[in-house]
Amino acid sequence: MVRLRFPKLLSQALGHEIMSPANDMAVADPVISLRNISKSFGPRKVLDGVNLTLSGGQVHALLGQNGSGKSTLIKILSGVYQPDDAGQHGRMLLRGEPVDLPLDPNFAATAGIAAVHQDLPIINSASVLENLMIGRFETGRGWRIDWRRVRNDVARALGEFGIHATPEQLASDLPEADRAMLAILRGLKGLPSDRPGVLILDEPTAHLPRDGVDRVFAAIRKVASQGHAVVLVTHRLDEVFAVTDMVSVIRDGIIAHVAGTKSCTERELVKAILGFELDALYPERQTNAGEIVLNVENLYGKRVQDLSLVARRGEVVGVTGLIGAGQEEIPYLLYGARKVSSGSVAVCGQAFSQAELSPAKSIRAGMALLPADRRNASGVGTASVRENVSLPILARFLKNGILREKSERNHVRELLGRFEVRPLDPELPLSALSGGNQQKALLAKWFQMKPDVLLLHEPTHGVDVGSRRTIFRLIKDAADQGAAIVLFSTEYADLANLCDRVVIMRHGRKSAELSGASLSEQRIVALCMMDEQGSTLGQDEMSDASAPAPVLN
Ligand SMILES: Nc1ncnc2c1ncn2[C@@H]1O[C@H](COP(=O)(O)OP(=O)(O)OP(=O)(O)O)[C@@H](O)[C@H]1O
Repeated sequence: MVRLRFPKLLSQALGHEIMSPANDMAVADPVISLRNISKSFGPRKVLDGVNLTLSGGQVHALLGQNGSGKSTLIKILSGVYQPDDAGQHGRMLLRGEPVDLPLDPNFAATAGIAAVHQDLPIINSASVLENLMIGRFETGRGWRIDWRRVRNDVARALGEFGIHATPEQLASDLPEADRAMLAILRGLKGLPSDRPGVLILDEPTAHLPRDGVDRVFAAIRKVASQGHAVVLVTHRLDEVFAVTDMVSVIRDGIIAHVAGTKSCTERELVKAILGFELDALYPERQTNAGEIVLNVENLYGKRVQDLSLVARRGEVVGVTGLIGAGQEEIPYLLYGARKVSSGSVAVCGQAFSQAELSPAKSIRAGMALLPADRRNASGVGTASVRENVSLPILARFLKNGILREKSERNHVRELLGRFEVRPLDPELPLSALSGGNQQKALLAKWFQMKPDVLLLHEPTHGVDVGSRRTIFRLIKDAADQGAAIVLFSTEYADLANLCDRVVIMRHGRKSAELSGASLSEQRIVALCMMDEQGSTLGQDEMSDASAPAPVLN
């Protein structure tokens, strides 16, 4: 496994130093100690006497399967949820002093506990400046706000954090990755300057390509080096080894494993998370490529330029790139969900010109899309899991215009079981599932249609290591049954291990295509990171990115 991903290479590319975990740094006293914290939702006890100590100067990974209670614990820590029996059993010490539970969210914020929750707390209709400063404006004489100073401060912070936006820009206009960065920046700005605080990041990198991830890591190390405690919730074990000092694993409602990161192996952590050893993560694949079912010709979008791409039955084709390279726009262009300026897309021989593309036509032609933004584009949080999952195939359960609810329920239950969705209760609102379980339910929704072309945008973001293995097997099975899978992902190891070919995007254009022996994680990284002059960072033998897309095999 790659520990700190190509630190020199990334440092050069990002223009700043990536710091390693600072185990040798003097660690301050505990900033927060939680003792005997429990939490139930109805009859379900999610946390059952959890103890957790967070020390200043340390980055503490909080790990666990989907639905194990990580978000619930940090919501208690930031005053969003009340623990059971608050004040009777559960206790919390903040900088050595006991504080009352349940925590008042305002108290948590002013006491220096800054949380960035999974469902990014960004107001899309507000400006970047407002998002960063709401509730934090300082007034001078005559209750005036020094707008010029605020604007300059915000512009500087955006620049330092690599967010390509002006303070006045609407948050809704920012790409997903920049909105994620903005949420993290707001969290950082909530930390006190005069005493150790706590920064809680719940899967902050789930929306980010690797170059964004490394910017976040640099910020995390900086915050810890200033004496704050940082909690990082993640499903990516490479991130745990790259940036954290301590690890706690929640399983079956308790902290099942606590250790210094340096003393852990990946295998031990996987076992602590799942409760059992995991065999190979990636399935063996034997590709049997058939006829072309997706044919994209000279496609232009807002960012994407002149993209041509084919996918055959039985193939898994990867598409990747850094932030802003254009790959994040492609699935929505192909599906007809975003405006195509010119070009054509053919699905199973049915060609659509730029004006004809639409999601309804794509579905009818045999194409399905799992979007990355599950909260806004993928599902309806207030509808039940059953309603969400059965929506595209509802007609199957209609008889003489009447819905056969029992069949529908049985079908959804069986499907959710196969996709390991927990709790296995089709009647729960989608929003009551943990983030990773929502993702699995929505994957089930699209896989069940057995489309000819399946576009998957970051399908494993937010899912635990056991479920990732399941999803990889489902991808393989779908390809074996004759679907063409196009995997839009920034998980380079997944792309290298699952795909037959990987297309690399740079500056909106296809810059290279890897296949066969040339397809490896390192080569994907090197091609993504290729500098402006066309030389790769550490991979001098690679071809020029500005030349027509080379096929390297
Ligand atoms: N508001 C709620 N109402 C009902 N159940 C809830 C609520 N919030 C969380 N749960 C349940 O509590 C359990 C723990 O959820 P939580 O979001 O804490 O898990 P998690 O470890 O963060 O998972 P993930 O890795 O998927 O984000 C899940 O089974 C979830 O369905």
